[in-house]
Amino acid sequence: MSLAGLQGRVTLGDRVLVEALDLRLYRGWTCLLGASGAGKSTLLRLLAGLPTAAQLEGTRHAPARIGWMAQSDLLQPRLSVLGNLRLMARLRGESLPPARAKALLAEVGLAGRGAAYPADLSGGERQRLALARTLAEDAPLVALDEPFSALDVPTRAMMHDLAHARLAGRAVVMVTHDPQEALRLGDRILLLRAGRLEELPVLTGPHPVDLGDPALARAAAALVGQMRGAVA
Ligand SMILES: Nc1ncnc2c1ncn2[C@@H]1O[C@H](COP(=O)(O)OP(=O)(O)OP(=O)(O)O)[C@@H](O)[C@H]1O
Repeated sequence: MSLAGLQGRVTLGDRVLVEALDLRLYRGWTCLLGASGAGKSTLLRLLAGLPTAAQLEGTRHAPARIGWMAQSDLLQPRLSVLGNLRLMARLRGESLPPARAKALLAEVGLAGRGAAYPADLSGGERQRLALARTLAEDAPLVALDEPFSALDVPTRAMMHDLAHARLAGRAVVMVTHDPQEALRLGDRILLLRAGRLEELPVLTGPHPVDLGDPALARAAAALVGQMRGAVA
């Protein structure tokens, strides 16, 4: 039995966004690729049970608790870095242990920045704070919408390693435009193309795949080829 799933047809007004959808999520990383506007974020929102302009004619199942990281960082400008990190736990009437908060901030490279405000952070720092906030959640299903898009290449690789380690044992679904990222992390790679989800080959062996692995460069080149022409 899958941990979460969407089955049916997804429409947006008169347009069929995805026909005969059968998305099932299991433990591990599922990466969702596709051209801009294909409907990736919409699928993620439907899965997470969040409002969208699209309609699902079909069924959805998902755990009650879902970790969510949107394309925009959704940080609260009036709360400090630490306040933002603690917010989700606070909303549930719980508290994030200070040692855990401190460790998370250090892991995303924001040690000592707890008292700063989102406006004081760079785009990449804001994205790393949003990532830390998502990692602080103990959700069995985690949906990430382009979570590493604002990061420089070395930082992105470090955050891949961190997120992979911290989310071990969860079902993670991640939208990305980066084929190398999908191949480093993905236990499954799905390409949304012309209203259908296609399963693509992945790299076997330990994940995240080593950046120096020649198979990664070869597979990324092949994946770009498959993505070409993947128009919405
Ligand atoms: N609030 C909305 N109202 C109407 N249409 C919308 C709305 N949000 C998205 N759409 C449309 O739904 C379609 C799918 O959008 P979605 O954001 O899911 O695509 P995407 O594949 O995630 O794109 P990107 O890679 O650019 O983020 C697009 O054609 C978009 O214009």
